[in-house]
Order: sequence, then C-alpha cells, then structure tokens
Amino acid sequence: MGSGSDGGGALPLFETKEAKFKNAYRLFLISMFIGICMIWVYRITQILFDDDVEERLVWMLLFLSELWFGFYWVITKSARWNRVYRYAFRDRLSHRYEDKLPRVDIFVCTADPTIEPPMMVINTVLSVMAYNYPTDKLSVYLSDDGGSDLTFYALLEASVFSKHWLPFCKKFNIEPRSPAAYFSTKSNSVVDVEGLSSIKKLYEEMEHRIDTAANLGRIPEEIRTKHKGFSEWVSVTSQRDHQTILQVLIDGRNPNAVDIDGVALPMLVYLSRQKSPNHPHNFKAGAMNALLRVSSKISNGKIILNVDCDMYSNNSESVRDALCFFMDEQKSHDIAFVQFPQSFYNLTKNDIYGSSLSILTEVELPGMDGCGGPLYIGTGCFHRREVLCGKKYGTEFDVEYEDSVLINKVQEGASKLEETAKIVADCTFEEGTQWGKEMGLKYGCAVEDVITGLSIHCRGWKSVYFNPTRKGFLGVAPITLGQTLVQYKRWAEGNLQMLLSRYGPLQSYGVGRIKLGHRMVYCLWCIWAPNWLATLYYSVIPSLYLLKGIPLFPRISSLWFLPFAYVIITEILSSIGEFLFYGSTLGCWWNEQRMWIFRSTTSYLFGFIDTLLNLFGFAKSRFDITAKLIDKDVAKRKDIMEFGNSSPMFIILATLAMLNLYCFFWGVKRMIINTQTPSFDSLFLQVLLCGFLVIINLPIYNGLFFRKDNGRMPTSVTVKSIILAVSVCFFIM
Ligand SMILES: O=c1ccn([C@@H]2O[C@H](COP(=O)(O)OP(=O)(O)O[C@H]3O[C@H](CO)[C@@H](O)[C@H](O)[C@H]3O)[C@@H](O)[C@H]2O)c(=O)[nH]1
Ligand SMILES: [Mn+2]
Repeated sequence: MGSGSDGGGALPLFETKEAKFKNAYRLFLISMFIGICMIWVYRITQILFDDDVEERLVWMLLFLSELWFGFYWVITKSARWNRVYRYAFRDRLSHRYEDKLPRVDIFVCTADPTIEPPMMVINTVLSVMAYNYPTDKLSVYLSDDGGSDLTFYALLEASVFSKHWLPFCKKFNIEPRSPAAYFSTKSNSVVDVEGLSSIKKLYEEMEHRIDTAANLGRIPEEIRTKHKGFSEWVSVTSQRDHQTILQVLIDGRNPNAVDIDGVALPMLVYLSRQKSPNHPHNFKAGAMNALLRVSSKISNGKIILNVDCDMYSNNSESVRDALCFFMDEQKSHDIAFVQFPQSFYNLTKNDIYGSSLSILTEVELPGMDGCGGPLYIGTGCFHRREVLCGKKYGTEFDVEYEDSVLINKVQEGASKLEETAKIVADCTFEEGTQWGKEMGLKYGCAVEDVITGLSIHCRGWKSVYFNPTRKGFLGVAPITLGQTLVQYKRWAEGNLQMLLSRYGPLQSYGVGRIKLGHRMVYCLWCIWAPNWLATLYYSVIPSLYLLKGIPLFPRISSLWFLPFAYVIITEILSSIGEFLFYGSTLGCWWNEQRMWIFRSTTSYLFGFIDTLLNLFGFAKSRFDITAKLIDKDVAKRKDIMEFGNSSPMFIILATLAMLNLYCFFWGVKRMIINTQTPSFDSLFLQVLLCGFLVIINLPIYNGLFFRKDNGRMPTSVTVKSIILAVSVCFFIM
C-alpha cells in the first residue's frame, strides 16, 4: 500500500455498497405493481355501458388519472430499485497523494444583497476557505450578480478576518467552520476560553461594521479609501448595467499573503461580471460560466466545487472526501462529478413545508447512483473542470493529477492578473462561442444545474453521490408556503423544459450512453409538472360525486375492493417506513403528503403553464431567487403555515379546501338522511378520500377562518374561495 502514484494493487480510495434486503424489497414492489394493474383492470372492465355519457366520461378520466399515477409510481420506484451507498477513505488518499493533491477552485454564487445578506455570504466563504486542504492549492471565488459594493466590502472584511479565523479553526480543529454557525453551536467547550472570546469579539466587530454600512445604505468614505476596488463603483449606475469588476482580495501567490501564524492563505477573488441590458445574462448558469473562465486565468484548479451563498461547509474534510472519488486508480476514470446532498439548518421539527428533501437525499439519490449517477443539484457539487467545460468521456482523458506549476511561475502582480482575467467576464465574450451550449453550464433552462448534469451523463460520464454522516453542506430552506411553492414552480418548470429539450430522457440523444434505468429515474423529476392534472382531478371529481351520491369506487364487500385496499395500505405503510427509517418523524411524513398535494395543484400547474408559454415564445425565462432572510415576525410563527398574501396559488388551495369541506359534510349528511342514495358500503372509498383531503387541508381552514396574525389568509382569499367553491358545487348538482 502507498507505493507510489500508480497505485497498482493498492487499497481502493472508495467503496460502494448495495442496499440491504434488496431482493425482498423488489418482490414487495412487484406485488404492489400487481395491485395497481388490478385497479386498471377494474376500471376497464367495470365501465357500465348503460350509464349516461357524463358518467362514462368521468369514469374514463378517472381511469386515465389512475394510469398516470401507476406510471408515476413505477418511475418513483425505479429510483429505489438499485440503491448504493458510497464510502470514502481519505486517510488512504493522504497517504498516497498528500504531495500531489490537485488545485481546487471553489465558486460561491450570490445575486442580491437584500435577500442574500452579505454576512451570510461571507460566512459561507470563510467556511470554504477553512477546508482542511493545502492552502496554496485552494482558491475561492465569489460571483456577485448583485454587483453590490456592500457585498464587496463584506468580502474585504472577511479577507482580513480570515487571517485570524483560519488559524483558529486549524489550531482547535473545530467544526463547523462557518463562524456564525460555529458560534451558535453549544459544543465549543473544547476550545480554550480566551481564544474563543477574542475571535468572537473580532467577528462581532466585523459584523457591526458591515451592519452599519448596510443600514447607512452606502460604504463610508473612510472605508472606501482603504481599497482600490471601491473606485470601481464610481461608474456603476445599476445592478443590471455595469462593467466587470474583478478584485483579487488575497493573492495566494504573494509570499506576504499569510495569516497571523505566518501560514499561507488561500486565493480569494471577487467577481461581478459585466451586465448590460442588451445582453441576456443567463442567471446562475451565466455566473458559473464567467467564473469558469476567470478562474482558468488565475488558478485553473482541476477540481471545481460549486456552492450557493447560503450553503456553508459543515465538514472541513469534504474536499478530501470528494477527491477519493476522483483519484482512485481503478475506478475514477469515468466519474465526472461528486454530488453531496442539499441539507438545511433551519428546518422546523415537523418540517411543515416538506423542505427537508429527506426522501430525495436518503432514498432517491442513492437509487440514482446505482444506475449511472445522481443529478447535479447546483450546490455542494465537485466537478472535474474539463468535464464541466464540455469534454466527452473517452480515452484522451488524462488522469494525471500533477499540477502544472505554470500559474505559480507567473510573476505578474495581482493588478496585472485582474486586467487579463477581466476580459473573459465581459458580456460580449460569449458571442459566437459554445458557452452555454456545449461548454459550461447550459443556458435557457430554469434548472441549469440538472440539465448540465444530464448532458454530462449523455456524454458518457458517470457521477457519484456522497452522503457522509457529518453533512458536507448546510443551507437555508424557504420558510413560507409562498416561497416554497415558487421554488418548486421553478424546479418543476425547469425539469419539464429538460424533458422537452434534446437532452430529454425520452429523446434519442444520448441513447446507448445513458441506460434505460437512468433515464427512468431522471423522469421522476422531469414529469413533476404534469402531475397537476391527475392530482387536481382526483381531488375534485370523487368529492363532487360524493355530493351527488354516485359511487366511483368498488364497494367494500366487492372483491375489487381488495387491490385498492392493498395498494393504499402498503403505499402508506412503506412510505411511513421510509421516513421513520431515515430518522424523520410521523409529522414530517404527514406534512410531506400535504405538500405533495399543494405543490401538484399550484407549483406544478403554474410550472406547466409557464413551460408551454415559454415554448411558444409568450414568456421570458426568469429566476425568482429564494429569500434567505428570515423575517422576525414570520420566524415567530415557524410551526404554523405562513400565507400572508393573496397569491393566485393560495386562491386555488383555498378553493379546493372549501370544496372538499362542503362535499364532505353535505355528502355524508345526505347519505345518512336520504335512504335513496347508495349506502356507505359503496361510497366508503370516496368518503375516505374526501375526508383525507379535509384533514390535509386543516391548516388552510385555520388560515381562512380562525387565525388573527399577519400570516393568515387575507380576507379577499376567503371570500373568493367560498364563492368559487360554492358555485362549482351548485353547477354540478
Ligand atoms: O441571476 C442569478 C440568480 C441566482 N444566482 C445564485 O443561484 C443560487 C441559487 O439560487 P436560489 O434562489 O437559492 O435557488 P434555490 O431554489 O435554492 O436553488 C436550487 O435550484 C437552483 C435551480 O433551480 C440551483 O441553481 C441551485 O443551485 C439549487 O440550490 C444562489 O446562490 C443565487 O445567488 C445567481 O448567481 N445569479
Ligand atoms: Mn437556495
């Protein structure tokens, strides 16, 4: 072991294990699938030809909905068919490669100083500067699409604070290395008290200065004179119209760039690419591509880590962990990127908006890893630079990691470097090039990350999903219902655009390169949006027919009842099982069921419509940035659902809730009073479905009628939803 870089016969740097009880689980899935087929058979055979036309139509559409759900079920379970789990051995990596570690460039993206506070951004930056990795091989780039001098100022402060923070982290080997996160953990007793209080004081002073500037609305003159970079803002008139601003805040090549212990600091660069109203800037994808080019002129790291500005590093070993997957002598040759899960630090106990993504991170991504590799989800992801720049998988790929020392030899000063690197961030630079198409991140899709990952898979590469016990990255999940639904709308829209693009998993592009199973799992996200149709149908029609007293499901005493019961019960139990097994609560499961229905009838519907509008050229693509600032008033109510405005999404939700409430009570009442209508026996499943929807919607009734706080539903929503729901019921009766 450890006999040189060829690694022949050496122990592997990573290991892959299959999930336990795989075959038993597969058998179980097959039994469920048989149940689903029986439901389809029931719909086909039981259609009554002497029924009236309307009822036959309703029945057929119900069948189509169930066909869709069954199909979607197959897709979701395909992501569970072959789960694998990865383990990295970074001690072996250090042993074999410590002096040959590659350069790593870290890209942090921010876009708006008001909804992404600079203090949060620099905490993320500091956390990644403090990785346990040779500092001369680490470069950190901040892309600021907000073009804000406040963000620049905060980064300048961070560059000074890092001289104290990095030695502190390394001396006491602390975790996590985001100062704000670290100061709020309770377990920092191992550190010496004096050291802790003095670093905390430095941090608080810095925070105070930044807050003062933020409240002032401009950077005070005495600060502006301290760095030449501020002069760039003299000519900046707007966020959307300015020249490229590139400032090397710490020049890692400079022997004077050291911390208080005399240890070299990582490179730290601020970039705000040129913006002009005449050029599309392509949101985050455009920012990433500018970073790719600028960094290639400065540090040109072979490995690139991309994080969103709210995702601080929670584990100082992540770079080394990721490298285990890139540097194994036998198994690394086709691995293009290593994706860590998106995890969040601001979740409430029962995760009221279902934003923990726990099933995605614990079940679906390991499942995708088993059949070709996880998707690229935009943050917490390590890429090989060449792959991100468009390289195909093939023999010409060199796995040689020895760094060319070229960059170090360049003896030009930082200002000279800024001048040369700046040019590639101009908005005209990409004209007539393959950037955004065959090179870099793809343009024109609301999920630039996922489609870029897919195109990499189409070029023959694999990817790896790594989910260590100590989470690699922690970020901010949206904290209001509105934000959550808008975020999902963007995702649903982007994924549907992807399905329709030439990379779409159903398209022929990439056939043969990307396996059927892998395509199926990709579909899981691609077809989120179309779910709205079947879900909406299922949450309206059976309830209205309950009101009319017409049964649409088999009676309890019929044999056809069995497949329904089997599928419903096993699906509920197995999904509860998944939640509990991965450390979630029953409450989380319940909230996730609610959010699935809410998203389907709002985010997915709107995402679907916008995709179509976009396709036919009626709408321009946009990127609604998720707010990371937590409003104090909202934070007080974090355990109840936050509505607060009269978004059209809320009107839909409220109308559906009212409709089901009405159908449930009138339907049941009529069933009891009027003996003409069919009995409970034949309406049981409909009552159950409608009752379930009523219970799911409890937070909506609460928001409509009982709450007094600012997070309640506005009265206008209450009025509109009641009128709409009542009219639908009268119309149908
Ligand atoms: O014009 C823009 C817009 C956004 N961003 C950055 O993109 C990141 C993600 O934006 P956010 O609003 O936080 O979106 P989320 O929905 O939380 O992001 C998820 O989904 C996005 C795709 O929809 C991916 O880009 C993200 O990486 C992924 O975390 C943030 O750091 C932004 O600063 C830019 O740099 N430029
Ligand atoms: Mn985000």
